[in-house]
Amino acid sequence: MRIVILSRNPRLYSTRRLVEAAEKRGHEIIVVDHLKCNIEIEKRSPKIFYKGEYLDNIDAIIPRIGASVTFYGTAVIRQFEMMKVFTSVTSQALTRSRDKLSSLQILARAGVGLPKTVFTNYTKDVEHVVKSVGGAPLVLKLLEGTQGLGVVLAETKNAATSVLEAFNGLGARVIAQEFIKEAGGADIRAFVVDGKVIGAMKRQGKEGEFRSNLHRGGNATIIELTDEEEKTALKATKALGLGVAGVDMLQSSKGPLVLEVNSSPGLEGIETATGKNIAKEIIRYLEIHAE
Ligand SMILES: Nc1ncnc2c1ncn2[C@@H]1O[C@H](COP(=O)(O)OP(=O)(O)OP(=O)(O)O)[C@@H](O)[C@H]1O
Ligand SMILES: [Mg+2]
Ligand SMILES: [Mg+2]
Repeated sequence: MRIVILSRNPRLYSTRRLVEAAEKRGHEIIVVDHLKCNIEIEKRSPKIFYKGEYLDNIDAIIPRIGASVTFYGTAVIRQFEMMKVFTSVTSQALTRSRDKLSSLQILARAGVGLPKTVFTNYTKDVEHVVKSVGGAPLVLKLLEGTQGLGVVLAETKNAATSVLEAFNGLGARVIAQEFIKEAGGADIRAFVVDGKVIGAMKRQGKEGEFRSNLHRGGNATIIELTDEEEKTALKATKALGLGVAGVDMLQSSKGPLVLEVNSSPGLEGIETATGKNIAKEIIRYLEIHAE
């Protein structure tokens, strides 16, 4: 096959590993910076121009689109779709999963367990918001936050009011969420490919930190998921229409609760923690589905 990885940086761990895995399985693979692609739109003749030539005869793409360039990245994926190229994540699924709020709405409808969540921009009645998510302490999150930045634990109703007022005053969109104390500063990441969990890890936040993000100093170890955790991860992935996904869940007294579903999940943490060849599984997924 001729495979394109949409990635801004060929030196990133995930990009390098995918290139390695594809070449090992005898494929030709090109790393393409999506921001340097021109999208040519013309009657029945969709084309992509990149570094002096047209990208032709591509069988499959693996988008690795950073959160800050979702709009442009999605447009490039859509153009490949118009060219009938198989993609490991569709433009529609990427758009949907990038919006934390809309993905939570879709997951809730699909019957996936979630921490109770409220979205509001009205700060005059914080009391009811706090009550709706089970009282203080509660979690407040910036909708466009990432890597644990913009996730705050408000210990009291007053603290929650101040933070909500401050965020809203800055024009930032924010959600309030039930705090799942029994998760103990840990979460689990299930890596799903083609309707199967192919690896899972537990991430534990550093001492005194409720956020488990590796970027915030957490550490990761391999775990075996329960049947319920596995089912939840697969249901969430399916609801969002993703072929490859990283599903983040909290272990709670009510069972697994999904925090978010990542459509460009990184490979370094999961391959290191589990010792598994996740990159190879992604390439195999393309082999099965690309024509
Ligand atoms: N409702 C909650 N109850 C308990 N802990 C939570 C809750 N929400 C988030 N956390 C902790 O905070 C961490 C960061 O939250 P979240 O994953 O929602 O945001 P983020 O990491 O900034 O987003 P992204 O993963 O997209 O970068 C989680 O991994 C989890 O450990
Ligand atoms: Mg997270
Ligand atoms: Mg995410």
